[in-house]
Amino acid sequence: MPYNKELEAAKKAVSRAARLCQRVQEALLQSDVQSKSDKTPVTVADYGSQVLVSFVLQKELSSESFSMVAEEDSGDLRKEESSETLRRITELVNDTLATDGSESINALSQEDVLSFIDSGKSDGGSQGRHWVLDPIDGTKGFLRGGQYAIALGMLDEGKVVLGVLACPNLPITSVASNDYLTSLDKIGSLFFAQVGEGTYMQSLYGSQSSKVHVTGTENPEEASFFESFEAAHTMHDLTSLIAKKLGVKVPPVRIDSQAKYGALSRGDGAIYMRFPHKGYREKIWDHAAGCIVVTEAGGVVTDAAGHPLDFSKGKHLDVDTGIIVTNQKLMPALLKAVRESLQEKSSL
Ligand SMILES: Nc1ncnc2c1ncn2[C@@H]1O[C@H](COP(=O)(O)O)[C@@H](O)[C@H]1OP(=O)(O)O
Ligand SMILES: [Mg+2]
Repeated sequence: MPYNKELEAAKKAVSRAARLCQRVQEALLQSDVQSKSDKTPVTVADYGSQVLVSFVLQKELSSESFSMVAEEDSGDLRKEESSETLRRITELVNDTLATDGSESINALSQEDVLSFIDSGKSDGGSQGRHWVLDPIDGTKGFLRGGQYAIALGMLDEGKVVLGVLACPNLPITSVASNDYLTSLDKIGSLFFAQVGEGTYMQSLYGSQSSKVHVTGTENPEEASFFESFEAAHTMHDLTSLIAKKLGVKVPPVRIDSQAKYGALSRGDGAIYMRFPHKGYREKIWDHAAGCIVVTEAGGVVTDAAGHPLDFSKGKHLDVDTGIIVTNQKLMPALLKAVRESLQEKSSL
């Protein structure tokens, strides 16, 4: 398995980052209403997560040719007014590493923290290897106490060759309906895949993993579909039209972040549709890990015109209109419903 070493390092990195995010989310949810409207916790967790992933990957693997395309950079943190935030991030990262206790490390300095953040400055591209990280995907879900993910992929010569998704609030049991919102199972799920080897899932801090597959259903009437919780992130009216044309009977299951890809990879639902509002450009870190987790589980990920996603063009994905995900059997019918719905909408 050509990427085994990288996959093990990636799993370790996202699991650590997930612990950090969980600590922040727990404190956030216990805090009063006023401090809940303060966005600092998510900022601290976002940067802290990126530092931990970057730190663990470089420690576990040879760091000479380390390249990472990540969502955050240290620009704002270097400003005078951010000194308290930087102090909090550094403390949180060091506390998380110390609690982990798996090895003795010297505490990271504030300068170390800034430089680990900045090692995510790469632009990616079609040559060589690049890590692709979203340190907290689904910040809105994180703030709401809902779903979020730490999403880490790796590109080799422009193709996603491995991906790991840590979903701290995604139950390891099915989330096939909106009942998941009241589920008491908060163990968290970890999905991982490398090219040609299938997709596996385990509980976030467990060690027993099992292979997962997308659903084999051919019948749209049995198919439930996932989409963004946030109406600002996708056109719910369009996806509802597509679902109706396809013959889907059940209401959409709305989940934040790439947890949708994870849930689909184990067959909780059959379809994921994402149609951002005009002008939004998709970033590679929002899809790299999720995409390989689904494709290695037997699913298909394309844009609205049926083209596979191209991760070799830098930080952005140039997708036609939207992103759709399902199994091989349902894809032709889904593409047809998408095409007809888009035509109908443009002729209004
Ligand atoms: N206007 C937007 N349209 C679509 N996606 C967005 C928009 N703004 C942010 N996002 C990103 O969409 C992803 C999550 O969407 P969802 O949870 O709906 O699937 C996140 O990566 C989020 O960024 P972020 O990672 O900063 O939260
Ligand atoms: Mg994101």
